[in-house]
Amino acid sequence: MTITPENRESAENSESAEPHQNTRPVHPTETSDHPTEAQADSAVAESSQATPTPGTENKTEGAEAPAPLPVDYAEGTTTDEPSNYDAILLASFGGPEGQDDVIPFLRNVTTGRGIPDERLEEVATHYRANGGISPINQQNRDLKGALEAEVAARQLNIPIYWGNRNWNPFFTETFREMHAAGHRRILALVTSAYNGYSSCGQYREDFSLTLDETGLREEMSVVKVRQFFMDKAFIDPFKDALAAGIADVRAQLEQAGKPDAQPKIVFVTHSIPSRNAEAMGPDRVIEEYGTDVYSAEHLAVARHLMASVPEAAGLEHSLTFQSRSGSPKTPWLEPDINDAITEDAEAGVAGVVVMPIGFVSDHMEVLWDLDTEAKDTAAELGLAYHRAATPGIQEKFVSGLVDVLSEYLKGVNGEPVGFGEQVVPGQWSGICGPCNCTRFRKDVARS
Ligand SMILES: CC1=C(CCC(=O)O)c2cc3nc(cc4[nH]c(cc5[nH]c(cc1n2)c(C)c5CCC(=O)O)c(CCC(=O)O)c4C)C(CCC(=O)O)=C3C
Ligand SMILES: [Fe+2]
Repeated sequence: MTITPENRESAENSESAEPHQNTRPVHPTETSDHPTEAQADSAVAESSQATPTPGTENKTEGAEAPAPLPVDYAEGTTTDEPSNYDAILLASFGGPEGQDDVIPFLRNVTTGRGIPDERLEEVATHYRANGGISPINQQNRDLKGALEAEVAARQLNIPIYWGNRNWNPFFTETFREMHAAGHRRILALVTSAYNGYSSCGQYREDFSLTLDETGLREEMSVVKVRQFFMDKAFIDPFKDALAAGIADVRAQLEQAGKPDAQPKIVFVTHSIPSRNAEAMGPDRVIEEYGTDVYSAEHLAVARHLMASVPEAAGLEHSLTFQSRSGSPKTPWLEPDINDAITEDAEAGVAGVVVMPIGFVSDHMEVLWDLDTEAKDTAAELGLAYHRAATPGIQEKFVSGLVDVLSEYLKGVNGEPVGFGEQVVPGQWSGICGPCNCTRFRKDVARS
């Protein structure tokens, strides 16, 4: 359903699992005063040709007169002012680190979201089964360490901090820490690859709210790095994972005495409420893919992987969803992976390679919904099953992420020190721009 002014009220009253703009976001191209993320990105990327900014070298050198601050991206404006950043913020979701953290963490995640209590209790059991510990925090500590090593190896000389939306260290704490260390211009790398409210817009809201909560708005600026699902950084590890998964399922099938059976490749990502997916633009992507933009981005990744991994030639594939929450009455993207592989088995498929393309590391969603639930479903169906690896801290991912960061970091000649390599065909810039998938939630206080 597309939310229009006419049906807006009923949409607001229906149970909403994810807040978002209640009107279809104005497409960036329809506004004149707000540069789009595409324009912002190209302002960064093209400034070497268009507006060289010499002499903006090392910002860590102390007390020269500060150059103008880049405007907070979350506020809907940006600038191509010199973008020498003082610090990188690795921004993530956060997770509990003990049984006592589980419920407070879940309350943080779902503040004001209409997630039924039964669902929270259900999700709590996933964490409880793992000692109340989400793997995500340690994964982010490891990623931070790996990024620091890569940044140091390239002599980029910029510190990296880590902060979360839902658990310690919260953004408020990290922002204060960065400020106390003298950092004023922050470049934020979010651990979500795709566009959408949870993965992009909400982080921008978080940064903006945090600047208000800490009283640092006048002194600190935050620019969020673009999404990277289309980058070699994210794709290359999944190419390796797909090839390895196919080999493993073929071996399992061989052992099971079915040497001629072929694996099906089941791509899977986090489901979101359908109306949120449908609220995303631009129309050109919806028209090209015949589906919402969130699904289209995942389809583009899936098709690119199928086409570029030789072992996948001739195999069937599908896009499925996991980790649905919210009220059963609210439509979320489907099919659920368990339903999908049940149908596959009924249609004669003998084995599946599950490709968790929605996640950058083995989050609780991956451990529970894929390594536990979907795996059990497959076992009941007699399907050979392989869950492919996530990028994690693989070298290709880490160095590719630093390539993406490099687009924003300018060297002594004012030019970006490098570029990410975008390998998934399509024009993906400008989708999660300042005018898109953002709704400010002044009601939420986090500290
Ligand atoms: C698109 C998307 C990503 C992928 C992008 C990205 O990677 O960021 C993602 C990641 C994650 N989601 C996570 C955990 C949770 N998400 C929840 C709830 C929700 N997620 C949603 C969407 C997404 N979520 C939505 C629309 C909801 C409904 C409520 C709301 O609008 O917020 C809930 C509440 C209980 C439940 O309903 O499941 C939990 C506990 C963790 C941490 C896992 C760990 O601990 O390892 C991670 C990385
Ligand atoms: Fe989630």
